Amino acid sequence: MTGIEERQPEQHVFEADVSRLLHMMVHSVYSDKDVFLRELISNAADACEKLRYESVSQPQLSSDRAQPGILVTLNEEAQKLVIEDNGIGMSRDEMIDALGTIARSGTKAFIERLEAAKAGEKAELIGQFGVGFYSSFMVADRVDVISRRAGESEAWKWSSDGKGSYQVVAVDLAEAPARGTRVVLHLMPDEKKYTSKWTVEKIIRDQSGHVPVPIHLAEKDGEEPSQVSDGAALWIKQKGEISKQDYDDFYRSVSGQYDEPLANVHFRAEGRHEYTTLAFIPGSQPFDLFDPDRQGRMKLYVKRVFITDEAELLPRYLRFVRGIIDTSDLPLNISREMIQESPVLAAIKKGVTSRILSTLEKMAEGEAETYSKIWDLFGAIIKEGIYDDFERRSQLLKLARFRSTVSHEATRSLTDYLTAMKEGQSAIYYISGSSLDQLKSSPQLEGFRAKGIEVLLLTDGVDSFWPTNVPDFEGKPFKSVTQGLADLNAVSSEGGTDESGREASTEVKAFIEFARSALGEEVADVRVSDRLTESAVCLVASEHGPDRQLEKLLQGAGRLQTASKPILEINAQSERIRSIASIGDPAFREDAAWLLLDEARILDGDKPANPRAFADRQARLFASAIGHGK
Ligand SMILES: Nc1ncnc2c1ncn2[C@@H]1O[C@H](COP(=O)(O)OP(=O)(O)OP(=O)(O)O)[C@@H](O)[C@H]1O
Repeated sequence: MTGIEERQPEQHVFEADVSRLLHMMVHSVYSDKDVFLRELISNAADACEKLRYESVSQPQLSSDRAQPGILVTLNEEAQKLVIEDNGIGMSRDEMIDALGTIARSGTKAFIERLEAAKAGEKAELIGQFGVGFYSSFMVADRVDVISRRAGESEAWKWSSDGKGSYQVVAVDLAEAPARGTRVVLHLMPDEKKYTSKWTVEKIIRDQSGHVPVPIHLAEKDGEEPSQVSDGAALWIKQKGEISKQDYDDFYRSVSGQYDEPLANVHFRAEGRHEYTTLAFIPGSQPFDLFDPDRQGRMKLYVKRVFITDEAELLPRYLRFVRGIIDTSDLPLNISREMIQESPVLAAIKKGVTSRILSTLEKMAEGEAETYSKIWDLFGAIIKEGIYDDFERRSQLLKLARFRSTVSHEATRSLTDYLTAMKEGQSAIYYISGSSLDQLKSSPQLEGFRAKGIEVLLLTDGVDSFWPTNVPDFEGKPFKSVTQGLADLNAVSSEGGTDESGREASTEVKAFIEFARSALGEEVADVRVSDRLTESAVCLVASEHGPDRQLEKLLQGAGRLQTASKPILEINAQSERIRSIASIGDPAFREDAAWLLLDEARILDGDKPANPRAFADRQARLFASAIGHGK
């Protein structure tokens, strides 16, 4: 290898985000440092699987026919731990790219969240996040990565102390694996335990026992290694042979999460299509669940060969599900581009989706407590399917759980809601907004409470969209309590006293007329309310057009230029309204009309439209009250 020996190592600086991540790794926010080994073994297994995949179209890449494998070698004397694989390996450019930058979207946002988190929350946050290769620097003060890409005749060494920069240099082929990657950790003085066979073997069994590549462990360089794990795919075993522990371990290795799954779906489909699925519902939210770019993370295998984890194997509203699908119905050399168009995969996607949803249905009935945990974690995502997946809409509506004006701590299903409907009630009522507390105190609910009518309190972002797109549930339409006429007259009051007939007085009617012309273009109308019993005013949207909450959301997202005008409803029975209506002074009436409109806006969680004018009117009102000695 002439020339290589003379080459100087190239010095590179880490991308800024890598430096920030490394800084956090080193000043460890992780209480459980053992995870670095899982990350390195997972990378090694991925590299073996990538080789298997690329060899389908380029058999020369693995012409040595060596079985894929991972070898972990300890060296107590030299304080070293070495993880070596015979997978795809990395070229110089790939190394610089993979080990000097952060490719995953969402990671930057994660780092920011982590930096902003309080000490106690950090460990929990980071537990939701696969920290990858950089976690080596939690236990090592220097890391060397020596790699030779399959099919290449040069090898490269990447080396760093994790403090801002790294070097890359060509190395002699004799110093590198024949193919694949060797990661050498020069352990910190305090981390000697990672050279103990007993400790390392236990960590591998616990954390990586189910990676689909065999793992061997040698106590010293050159010593005959022993097998720690056989690399057999768990999913092809019979259910009866798999313990909960096996499932949980597999879940952790396939998902990169550290929690315990709340449920698994494991089945083999035979018949028109043959495939096996092992899917899990995680026990905590993946950190990038709401990232708009986030794709599902199900892994696709063809006859146990890993193909990709970037295909949409499940609908987006199940993107929190982790696991694998292994099929024998696709050609091994299917290109990643072809996958998305494959009718076989479309059929498999349908089959797996049905199984996941039917598992959820069974849990909702038989394991209510676990189901409610699942719903708390992922309900907001599942609800996206209510408007995305027309075919399964009614199934998803049945799965949905809600807080409502009668639910207290527990949640309610729509079936519960229908059962509790009042005589004469013709719609499923809801109110949407961002805070449960604010919703509970919304004036728009008062008339419904008085009549004992349940109202669903919807607080997820997606709740502003689906009810307006879904015509009904079992024949009952969804209706926002902030929209149109409340129509409460058909339902009699709880206590039997029907207040609906109580007319507005002539004075109040005249004040409403006055307010309508004073407020002019600011509102679509001013009218007597039949939904208020305590508050003086509230805002509602007209019968047709978007719900007020949806409108605000669309405006906030810049998708709606002009908002439609709200209707100001006035409680004609309110003492305050009656007193205001009895005062004839037009200047006072004008101030009162505008202040009432601002009051309604504030009750909706908004600001007065013109804070200066609001303050001036309020000051005038105070001055006149004080001036009159009241
Ligand atoms: N043993 C290896 N063989 C080949 N490439 C590797 C190896 N280890 C790491 N890499 C490369 O480095 C990249 C970064 O690895 P890192 O562990 O930081 O993240 P990741 O594996 O992409 O993500 P995750 O940890 O979520 O799986 C990998 O995507 C891969 O391209």
